[in-house]
Amino acid sequence: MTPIRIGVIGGSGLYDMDALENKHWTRVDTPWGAPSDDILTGTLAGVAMVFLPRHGRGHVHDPATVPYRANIDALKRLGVTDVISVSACGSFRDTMAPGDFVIVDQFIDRTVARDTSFFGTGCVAHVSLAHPACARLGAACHAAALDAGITVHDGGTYLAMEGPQFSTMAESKMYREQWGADVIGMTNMPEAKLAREAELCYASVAMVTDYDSWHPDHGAVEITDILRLMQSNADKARALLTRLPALLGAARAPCPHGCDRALDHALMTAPDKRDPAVLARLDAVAGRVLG
Ligand SMILES: CSC[C@H]1O[C@H](OP(=O)(O)O)[C@H](O)[C@@H]1O
Ligand SMILES: Nc1ncnc2[nH]cnc12
Repeated sequence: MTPIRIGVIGGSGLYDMDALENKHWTRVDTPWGAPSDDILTGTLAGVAMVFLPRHGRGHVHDPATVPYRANIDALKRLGVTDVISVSACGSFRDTMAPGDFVIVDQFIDRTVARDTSFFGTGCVAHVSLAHPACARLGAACHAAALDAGITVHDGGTYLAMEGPQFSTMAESKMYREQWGADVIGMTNMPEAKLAREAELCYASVAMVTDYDSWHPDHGAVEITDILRLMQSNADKARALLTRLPALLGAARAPCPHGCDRALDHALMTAPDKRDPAVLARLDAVAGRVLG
C-alpha cells in the first residue's frame, strides 16, 4: 500500500475548494512552463488532496491554451496518485439531462492544436489508451455521486472538441448519431492522455449543462444556458468530492488496471540514444522508469 494523494482538476465553474483543511496556494514550476494557476494543497478528512483550477482563477485560459502538460506534470511532482477531472459538458442523450453527472469511460479526441505528449524525439514512448479512464477511481466517483444524491450515469463517451466555439448542428448530430458520443466538452483531451503517460489514475466527472445543438426541443447551446446550470453543478461536485476520501482511504494498493505502471513497456528509444535534455524534462512524469 502507498499513501494516496488525490488531485482535483476543477473545470468551468469550479475554481476553489473551500472544504480543504490546512490549505494554501502553492506555486509549482515545471519543465513545461507554469500550470494554469497556483495549486491549492491541503487535506480532506485526513487524506492528502490538491486542487488545480483548469482555467485558472478568474477563468483565464481557454480550452486550447490550458497548459495541460504543465498541469499534469505539476500534479505528479506534488505526489498526486489519483486525478479527478471535473468538467462541464453538453449532452447527446435525452437520458443525460442538464444537472446529471456522467462518469466518463471513453473519449474521442477531435482536438487539433495541442501538445498531446510528454514524449517525442529523444525519448519516444507509446502508452496504451484502450481504457483511458481508471475504472477503480471512476467507481469511487460513481459511489460518491450516488451518496451525494446526484443523478449519475456510470459510463459514457466524451467527445473532446477543439472549440472555443460550440459545435454546428451538423457536427452535433454526427457525433451523436454516427459516432456514438454521449457528451461533449473541450478539455479532457489531451489531459487524459497525459495523465496516462504520467502513470496517474484518471477519472472524469462530466457535469451536464446543456443538450449541445442537436436537440429539436432545445435549439442551439448558448453560454447563458451553461452559466445557469454551472453553479448548482459546482455545488454537487463539491458534495461528491467531500465524500471521496472516505471511499478511497488514505492508502491505495497498486492500480488493478495498471494505470500506475503504464510506462513499464512503453519506452521505444534505446537507452544509449536518449537525449539527456529530453530525459531531464521527464524527471517527474517518467522518473519511475528512467531511474
Ligand atoms: C463554459 S462553457 C465551455 C467550456 O466549459 C467546459 O470547460 P471544462 O471542461 O474545463 O469544465 C468546456 O470544456 C469548455 O471549455
Ligand atoms: N455543448 C458543449 N460543447 C462543448 N463544451 C461544452 N461545455 C459545456 N457544454 C458544452
